[in-house]
Amino acid sequence: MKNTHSPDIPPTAARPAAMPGTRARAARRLAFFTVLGLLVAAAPFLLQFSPYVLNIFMQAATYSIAVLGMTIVLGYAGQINLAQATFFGLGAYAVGLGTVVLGLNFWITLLMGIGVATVAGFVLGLTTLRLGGHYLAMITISFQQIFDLVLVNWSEVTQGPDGVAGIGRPSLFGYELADDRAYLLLCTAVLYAAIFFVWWLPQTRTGRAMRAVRENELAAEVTGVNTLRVKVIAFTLSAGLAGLGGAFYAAGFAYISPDNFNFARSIEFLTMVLLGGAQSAFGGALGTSLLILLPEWLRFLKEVYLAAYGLAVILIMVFLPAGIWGLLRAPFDRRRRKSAPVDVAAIAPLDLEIPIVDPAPILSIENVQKYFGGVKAVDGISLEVARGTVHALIGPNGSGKTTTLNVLNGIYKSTGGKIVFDGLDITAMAPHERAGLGIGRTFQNIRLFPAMSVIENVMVGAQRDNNPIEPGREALRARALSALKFVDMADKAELIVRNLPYGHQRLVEIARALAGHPKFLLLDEPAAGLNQTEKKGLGELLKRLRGHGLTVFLIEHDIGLIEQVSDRITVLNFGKKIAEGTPVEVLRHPDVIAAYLGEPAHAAA
Ligand SMILES: Nc1ncnc2c1ncn2[C@@H]1O[C@H](COP(=O)(O)OP(=O)(O)OP(=O)(O)O)[C@@H](O)[C@H]1O
Repeated sequence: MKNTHSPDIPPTAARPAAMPGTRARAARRLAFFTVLGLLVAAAPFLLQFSPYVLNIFMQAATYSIAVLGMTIVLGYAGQINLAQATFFGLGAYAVGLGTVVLGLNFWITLLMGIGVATVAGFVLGLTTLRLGGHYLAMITISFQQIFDLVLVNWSEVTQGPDGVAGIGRPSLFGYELADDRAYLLLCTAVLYAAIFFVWWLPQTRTGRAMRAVRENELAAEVTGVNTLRVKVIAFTLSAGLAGLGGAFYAAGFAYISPDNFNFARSIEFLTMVLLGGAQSAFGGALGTSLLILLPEWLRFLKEVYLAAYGLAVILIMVFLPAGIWGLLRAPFDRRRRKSAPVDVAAIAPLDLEIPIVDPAPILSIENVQKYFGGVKAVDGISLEVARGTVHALIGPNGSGKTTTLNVLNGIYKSTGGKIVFDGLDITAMAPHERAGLGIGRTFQNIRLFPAMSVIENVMVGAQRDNNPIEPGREALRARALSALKFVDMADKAELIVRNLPYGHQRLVEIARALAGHPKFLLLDEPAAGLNQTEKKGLGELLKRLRGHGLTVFLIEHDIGLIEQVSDRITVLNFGKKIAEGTPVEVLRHPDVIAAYLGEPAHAAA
């Protein structure tokens, strides 16, 4: 989207360019993986593999494609899926039945298989992803069981437990791929394309949003990510890849039956992705290859083979939470982060200017209520927030402040009342839609995306809908760096968030909100846990924000900070507004003193 209201977007030339070292490293990595890929693809032609070994490779290649789907849905988006074998089976049966029963061309049935699996993934995603955790796991298991039952019992269509035999190999550009090595080469090429896609995905807006959902779904939604859409996309892509793998599997092995696509196979796919490393495309392929080869390697153990196999898998999963690929790449990641200093001076200053032309309040809420059963957490509050001011919401513990904030940005649906933001009734809007209008938020208990880097966290903030920045990754990165520079954290851009001290994490959360160019910033106890120096810095930061025209709505217990930065204060007690005005008026108000000291108003007065 073009910049609609600010002329100050840094020109492309002013953006920090990719560092030459980074490019050289990327080129070296590309060369390494290209050579490795060519060697793997050429191995069956150069070495005399038996048909049995070629079959194992074919199994590894086709399973890997399905497991890469698990990388997306589980590794990136954090959604449990115990029905991957169903989607794999849909692709396989489309090819099996399509070519054998209907006599269709392989390539048409391949597209049908991917299509059917994708649609099934989409439908399953749409209907189940409002649920999470155990419920989602249960529903995917049920989906898998239904598929098993249909395959076995609907024999007029599926050919029942006997399965489908005589599935032929396709031809490509007139060349018959009957030879195992040639077909394996095709499967390997498709696998490489799938690996590339899954490797590239996290660098896109959708991929970054998926990882944000995995790390903290609520924070992602409030930052502007349509979490339901992202989860459905993850499920759909994952199912599509499984369908693709299944289609090639069917033509590779000529025979398929329900046993190939049952619950145990879904668990096998899950184990493969966890073993290799769920958060990396290479991990998925590595885990699959290992789990297929491990039984072959352990065969010499004879009677104790199954126990040794199980033990090996358990040990790897317990001691390597990021999988084998995570272990292999950890030293490289550490080195890369150390050797990627950020040139802070080259980062453009943050464009935050919000012209105040409209005299109407930016926010007005009328008689808003939020009840939790019998608890009236917010009990008919009305207030207005003027543009370009710092407005504080204070009150004793449990007086309804956080609930008010949660109602304002849509985490809670209000029980009654009306919320108007910038002239628009937002009462029924989802949190990500409100973020798209320019409502930013930080949390009392910091909610970042801990396994992602500082810059990635802030880029998620920058990619909210309607953010007036240029399209493309570079503009997102530039905006994120500028926001980090604003809070003096740009030199930490490449660090992983969970390794930062508490005070720095607070600043990253503020930078994430600022990167989205908010008009209205909700801060929930931003000074909590900060030391005196950090609190002083926070006070200065809030004044700078107001200076740019940003409206800040702030919950805080630190009365010193409130006095220092607030233009106006609203006081709550037992979910009701008990006072409102300037700091001087409010902090001397007898009801406020009484509420804080727990004395009756007349006694305090
Ligand atoms: N999800 C919930 N379910 C049930 N009751 C809730 C919920 N959230 C808040 N409450 C109740 O609503 C009331 C107001 O809570 P809220 O967290 O908004 O207060 P607060 O003023 O922000 O407190 P604090 O200063 O301690 O953060 C409390 O009685 C609380 O127990």
